[in-house]
Amino acid sequence: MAGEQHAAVSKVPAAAREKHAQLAEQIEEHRFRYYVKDAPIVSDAEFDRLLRSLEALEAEHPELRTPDSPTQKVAGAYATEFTEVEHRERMLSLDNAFVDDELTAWAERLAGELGGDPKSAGYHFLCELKVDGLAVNLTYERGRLTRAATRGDGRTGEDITPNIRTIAEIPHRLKGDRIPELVEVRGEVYFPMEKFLELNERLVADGKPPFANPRNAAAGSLRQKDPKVTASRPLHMVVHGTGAREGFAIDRQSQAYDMLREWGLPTAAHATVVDSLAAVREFIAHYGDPDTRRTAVEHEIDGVVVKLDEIPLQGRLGSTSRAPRWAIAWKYPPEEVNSKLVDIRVGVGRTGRVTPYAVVEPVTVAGSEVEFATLHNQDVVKAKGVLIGDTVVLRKAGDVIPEILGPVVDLRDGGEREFVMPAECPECGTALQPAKEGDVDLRCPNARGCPAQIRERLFYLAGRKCLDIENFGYVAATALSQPLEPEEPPVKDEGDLFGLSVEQLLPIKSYVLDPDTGLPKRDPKTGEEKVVTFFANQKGEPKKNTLAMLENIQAAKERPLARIITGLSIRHVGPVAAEALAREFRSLDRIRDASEEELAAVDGVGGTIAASLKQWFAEEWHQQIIERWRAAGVRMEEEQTGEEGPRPLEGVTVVVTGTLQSHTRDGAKEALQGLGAKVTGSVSKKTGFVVVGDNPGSKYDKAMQLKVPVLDDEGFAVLLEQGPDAARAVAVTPPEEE
Ligand SMILES: NC(=O)c1ccc[n+]([C@@H]2O[C@H](COP(=O)([O-])OP(=O)(O)OC[C@H]3O[C@@H](n4cnc5c(N)ncnc54)[C@H](O)[C@@H]3O)[C@@H](O)[C@H]2O)c1
Ligand SMILES: [Zn+2]
Repeated sequence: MAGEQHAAVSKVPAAAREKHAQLAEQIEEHRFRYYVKDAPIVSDAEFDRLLRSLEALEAEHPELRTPDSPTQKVAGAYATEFTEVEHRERMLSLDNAFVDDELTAWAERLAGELGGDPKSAGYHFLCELKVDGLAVNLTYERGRLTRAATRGDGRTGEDITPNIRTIAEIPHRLKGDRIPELVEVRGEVYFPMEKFLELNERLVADGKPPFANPRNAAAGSLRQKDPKVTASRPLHMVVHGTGAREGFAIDRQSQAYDMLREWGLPTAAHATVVDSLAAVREFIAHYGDPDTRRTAVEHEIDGVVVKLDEIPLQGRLGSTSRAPRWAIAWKYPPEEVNSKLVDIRVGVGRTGRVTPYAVVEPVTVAGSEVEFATLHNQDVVKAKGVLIGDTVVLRKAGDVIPEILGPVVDLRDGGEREFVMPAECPECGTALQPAKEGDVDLRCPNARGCPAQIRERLFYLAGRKCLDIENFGYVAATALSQPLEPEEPPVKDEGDLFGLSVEQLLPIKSYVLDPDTGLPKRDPKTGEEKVVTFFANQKGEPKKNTLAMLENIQAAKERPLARIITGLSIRHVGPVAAEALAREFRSLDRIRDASEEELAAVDGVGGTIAASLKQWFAEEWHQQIIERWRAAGVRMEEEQTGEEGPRPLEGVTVVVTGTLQSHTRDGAKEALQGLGAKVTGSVSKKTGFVVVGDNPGSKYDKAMQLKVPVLDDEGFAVLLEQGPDAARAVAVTPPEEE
């Protein structure tokens, strides 16, 4: 047999044979790094591509598909530090579907074998989430956990019993009175995303290499020689199947889940039985939405697993050497890619806050090209353990700003360097300082003269939340506040806005700045910085958009008072606080003249905002902005706050509990509702946030238990001013379980 095979292989062209050998070797190397070292150097997507190339090559030359090809084996190996364990029943991998055709082909094969589609032949699909963790096998004998092992090569895994015992939600003894003689329980151990930064921070502080992503952290935490280390990590498990079984019978996989749950095992929560491929597609589409996942799923997923629910029929279909024929894994487009961290720079925001951001080699992820990722502040850079020059894992889920998870330490060559937070503002050179002592964030204190701050404030003022001036975007804000020509900018501060004339605009030449970085964009051909005459056409006449913009500026004087207040970029005064102030005082002068106590007493305002208002009005040049706006005819007061503000919290459910410093209970409720949030009284998995004041009581515990993000007063302010994503980043997450 082996001889025949060899003869067959030698008929394949040498080039194809060589390519095959090369790919196979690469794949085995990546598998070793992934399964044994818990430190892959390529992304899963890249790895999957390699495997697919190998499969394609074998489809062309079937002789190359020998039993020892990586395509024919359950991926994985075991390290010598662990004792080997034989699984009673083999642990398999899954076939993948990346496009709908592959899913359809699988369903058609099933229909062929089973005599028709689910409805006509009487079978069901079980849809589950594909947990991105590492596969483990738990053996329970007469209800006692006697052995736990990694998947290894599918037949032999690594003994990790003491490590598994440290995971709180895995029972050492099964509950109930229908305890089986023997059961192998299969599932996935995962590391929660929201604890990941914390872990890396600790590792970096201890001088140890950080993990590149949570899946590696899960594997690395579980596969520890010393179970005490495992015990210190917040690992969780989701059970998604059984292996060998004795002393009980089940007809349906979904029924097995009910039983596993009854025994006290953490069983897949989102499993759904359906009876058509259309319903499978619906399930896939539903969880393909990153927002659904964020709000409804407690762990990272990389796809959906579709299984034939009827166990006797599963047996009829059987398996290949590496995967069952009765199941398939639908893979979502990857949310994680690897790229090179070219630099870490800092950007200046509208309130002067200076934030580091990552510049990476452009990569496509989740459908868009990414070049920058947020890094929040210098402490976060340190906590992530990334160095400039590192290959990093970049993650982007849906519309969320891309973030760096961690570095690929094994690819370091010594040329990497640490990021140092600059001491001066990159745009105006003023020495940076925290707003108050102890703040992590640094600010450029030059609010009046810093070109970055003026540009950002102007852009915000013209934007959707404030004056909503059409044809006035980032390029216009740049051109007006920092033109290359003429030397004097027409807008030195917001006071100049309503007095702009077309004559002032025509000669302006300016850079086109990138809103993400504040740096000039370059012509892709010449590499030179792009300079535009934004307002005039080639004949030196005003463009149509320019005239429209000027008209829109004038029309914006009539915007509701709340939007005018928001547009002043007073620290902490977002649309909600502005709305509350407008409602209460109905005039900008009355807000200016109110005492700090009076301001603080307003529902939706509170002490921090009151102090900030007082500080803002104390500046002479701020007063001048208001006087010039008044002279131009901008609305300074109003009878009734008519128009509805923006609703950035639409669809978010919030529970408020305990005594808040910044708001009364009703005030908090109003502020939230004003932004479109739903405020409820009880905490459930659907709750987006729990806002917690002093003496919170049981709702706090419930939030911790359900892992709902918890916000304190400060976090609440972030939610109101910056929205749910920013709030999630500052939310408290539950303490680690013992
Ligand atoms: N980056 C790298 O270098 C590298 C190297 C090797 C493998 N990988 C990655 O590992 C994965 C391949 O691993 P694989 O062979 O285990 O295949 P797989 O991840 O595609 O699917 C099989 C596994 O899915 C798991 N699973 C999760 N949820 C499940 C559920 N609800 N029901 C059933 N099973 C579920 C099971 O443990 C099963 O073993 C790919 O994502 C691949 O990209 C990456
Ligand atoms: Zn500055």
